[in-house]
Amino acid sequence: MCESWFTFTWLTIISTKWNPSYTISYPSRLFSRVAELPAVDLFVTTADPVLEPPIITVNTVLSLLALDYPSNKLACYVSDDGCSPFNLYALVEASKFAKIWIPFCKKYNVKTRAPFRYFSDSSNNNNNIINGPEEFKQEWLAVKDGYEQLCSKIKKATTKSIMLDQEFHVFSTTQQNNHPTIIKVIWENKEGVSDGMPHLIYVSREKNPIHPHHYKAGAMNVLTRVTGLMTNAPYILNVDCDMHVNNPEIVQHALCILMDPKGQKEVAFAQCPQLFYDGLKDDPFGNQLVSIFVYIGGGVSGIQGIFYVGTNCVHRRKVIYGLSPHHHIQNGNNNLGKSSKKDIIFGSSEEFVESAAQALKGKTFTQNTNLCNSLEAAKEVAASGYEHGTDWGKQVGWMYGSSAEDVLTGLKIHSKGWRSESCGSDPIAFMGCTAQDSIVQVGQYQRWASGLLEVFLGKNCPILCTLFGKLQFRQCLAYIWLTTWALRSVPETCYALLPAYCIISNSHFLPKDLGMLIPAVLFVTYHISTLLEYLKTGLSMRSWWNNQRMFRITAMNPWMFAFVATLLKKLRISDYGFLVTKKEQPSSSDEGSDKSNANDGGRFIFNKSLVFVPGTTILLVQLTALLINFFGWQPKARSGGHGSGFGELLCSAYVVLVYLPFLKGLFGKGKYGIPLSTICKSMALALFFVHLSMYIV
Ligand SMILES: O=c1ccn([C@@H]2O[C@H](COP(=O)(O)OP(=O)(O)O[C@H]3O[C@H](CO)[C@@H](O)[C@H](O)[C@H]3O)[C@@H](O)[C@H]2O)c(=O)[nH]1
Ligand SMILES: [Mn+2]
Repeated sequence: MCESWFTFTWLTIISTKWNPSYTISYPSRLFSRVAELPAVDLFVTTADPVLEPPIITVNTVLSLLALDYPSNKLACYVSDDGCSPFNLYALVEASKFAKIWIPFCKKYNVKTRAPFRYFSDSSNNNNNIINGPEEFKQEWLAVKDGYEQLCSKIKKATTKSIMLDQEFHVFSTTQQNNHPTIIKVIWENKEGVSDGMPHLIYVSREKNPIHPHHYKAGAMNVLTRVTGLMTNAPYILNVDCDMHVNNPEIVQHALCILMDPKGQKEVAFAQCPQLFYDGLKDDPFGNQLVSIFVYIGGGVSGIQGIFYVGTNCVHRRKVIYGLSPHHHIQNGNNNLGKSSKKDIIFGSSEEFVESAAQALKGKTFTQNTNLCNSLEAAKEVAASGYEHGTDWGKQVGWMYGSSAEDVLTGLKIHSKGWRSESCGSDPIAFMGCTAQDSIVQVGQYQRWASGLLEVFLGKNCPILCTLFGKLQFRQCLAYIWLTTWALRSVPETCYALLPAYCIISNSHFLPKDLGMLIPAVLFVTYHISTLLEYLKTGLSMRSWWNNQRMFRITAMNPWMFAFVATLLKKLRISDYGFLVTKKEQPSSSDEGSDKSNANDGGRFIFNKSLVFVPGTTILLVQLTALLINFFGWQPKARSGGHGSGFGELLCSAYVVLVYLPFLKGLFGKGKYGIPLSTICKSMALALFFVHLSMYIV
């Protein structure tokens, strides 16, 4: 069983990686093709002012506002699921700073447009400033000063809490999960100037405990409707609050793909890679995903198109409204446009249904002369009960039913027959922050794997999408590879225990003599080929090994829990939601050098969570098996057959090597040590396993 599963996984990977494709875009040629640049709505989501410090969101927003794109064609919307006055305050202050930041960036063609990155030591060559012209030096100092003031204002506000008066008065009675809609137009580009500052709008949708809010997918759907009423741009760029722009021309890059006259028939969205700043050296927790993006991402791009990963992506609005490519080719008329059905699909707001009809017909951009005129209608569509009985989350918008709403939404789009394309650029389009310790990392992998398994077990299972939809067969295999991470925990765990079982019971699972060459050759080729992939991408050998090790640890720990949690959810025994990943506060320019101390230098840390029990147990079992072998305590091999041999010992030692961070954790102190309660539980389980292997043959 396990081996068939591994073989199947191998087939899906090979098929996915078989013919990779990478898109190169030339923004300078865009203007020869299109007469006028289209409008683009920018979506930023944030959910928790503690886990996602407002200064991070502010940097993302500033980097978006400073895009190299006509500012009258951009509108930036920030969705705040935390309903936090700190976020609004931070954004209001940021919009003031933006008035010096944007002209500064454009005048000196600054490459990094998130101020905390620009002013940090690592990305900025101080020599340039010191040796640069006097005028630049003065302005640089003034802008830096402005940014530092902004930081200290936000810091002061969050530590001392702000006065809830004037525009913040609405927050005086709000609770995070129970409050009316709050929409504030922070800045409106009233004159429509192209070199000014884009619109900036704060949206905190209504929350009411009696209506499910569907986490991020729900927030994205509210943003879709609110923007539909306010600016209704044909393209939507969405980023998480922790993903700032790293290439100010990225919108043009994405438009090269989306506005391609040949591609327009098919390409639904352009997905940029997800890369991270302040990554730990050699990727000790396997979360930088560089090689996955190149090989798996590039591979699916060569089939029907890259997966949607929830951030750094430009969507076509009409695709989000449920249009299929087939309809598009005809004339844009389809049953989504029939007025009798529209309010069932899009809800009861007439204004919104009208704007959606326009978007679907391709007549999208109705420049709203005054954003505040649409505030009432916008509040209506942001209400918590608005979606009741409509198709939002089922047929249109971001899909509900999984905490991996991104993959689910992308899958739904692909199953309609759309293609997608990856959008690479130099420098890389966006940079974000990623988990900086093993506990956060394990939590994130668990959420992803359970969300993905929900996709696999749900109505939009890739297999069904191929049978009844237009998902291509090989794309289906790629989606199966992705959505079954949690299932893989079972064979992985069995196989990690197998060598120990063989040693303890003195039996074997590897062939003897020459036959042994087969698994040995497989083992070596697998390792060499993956190592070559890493080296070709410019990664170190160390990061290859760290990733190999982390994949195994992830598969047996968080994925195992994801598997169990999803089963329990499906059986309606327990439920889980979307746990927001903690983001580290960016270091200010002066504190930059302390960063490496703060994140434990990549050492594993543990807590009392049960998620570390399987790993500890597996390690203890291997150690016991190796000891039993060392002292020769094995029983006699059964019925004259071969007992365990060198192969089994080697495999067991390999598992110990993989679990080295846990081995260190057994002896570590404080947060670096595995808690005693976990060790006790694991010891009991390990003894139970050893007992079973010895006596039950
Ligand atoms: O109720 C919620 C929960 C989350 N978010 C936002 O969702 C984004 C992603 O959350 P995060 O905790 O950072 O998750 P990650 O694991 O880092 O996110 C990856 O995985 C998610 C799916 O699990 C995708 O949605 C993300 O785009 C992708 O970056 C953040 O901007 C949050 O503010 C909300 O808006 N509302
Ligand atoms: Mn994130």
